[in-house]
Amino acid sequence: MRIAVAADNAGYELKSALCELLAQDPRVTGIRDHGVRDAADDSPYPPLGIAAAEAVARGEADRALLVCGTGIGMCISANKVPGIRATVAHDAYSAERSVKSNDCQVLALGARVIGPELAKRIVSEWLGHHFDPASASAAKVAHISAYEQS
Ligand SMILES: O=C[C@H](O)[C@H](O)COP(=O)(O)O
Repeated sequence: MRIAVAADNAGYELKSALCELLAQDPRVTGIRDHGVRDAADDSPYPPLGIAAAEAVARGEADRALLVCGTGIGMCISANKVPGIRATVAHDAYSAERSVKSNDCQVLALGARVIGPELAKRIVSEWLGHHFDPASASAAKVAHISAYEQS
């Protein structure tokens, strides 16, 4: 699985910790870091999150993992990219259902909300969840796509 990552300066430290986790996970075949690359870089979060989400939309990454202070700004930004379904989730059940119910390709985390160890646990589990296009959830997700395309 190819993972695009991005964080603003509020999320830089957690992004770095999560990249270490991703780099050690055999399920992850590639990590594409859209920045920031330095905690002193105060670039605003929207272009960073949008760039990562666009990589997913173009098929260059399978999922994106975004980090800012709350996860909310990154989530809103990613959801503006056509075809992208992004969520904030700070608990394992929501992260799981975001994939299985909603076919979300993007998980946003808030570094000011969640601790690094719990974040790592959630991300590790998140990598193991997959959407079933034959499930009853697929028709519900199709409504979202149809609205987006209308
Ligand atoms: O959602 C936005 C993020 O939490 C960001 O890291 C901080 O944004 P702010 O500086 O506008 O509070």
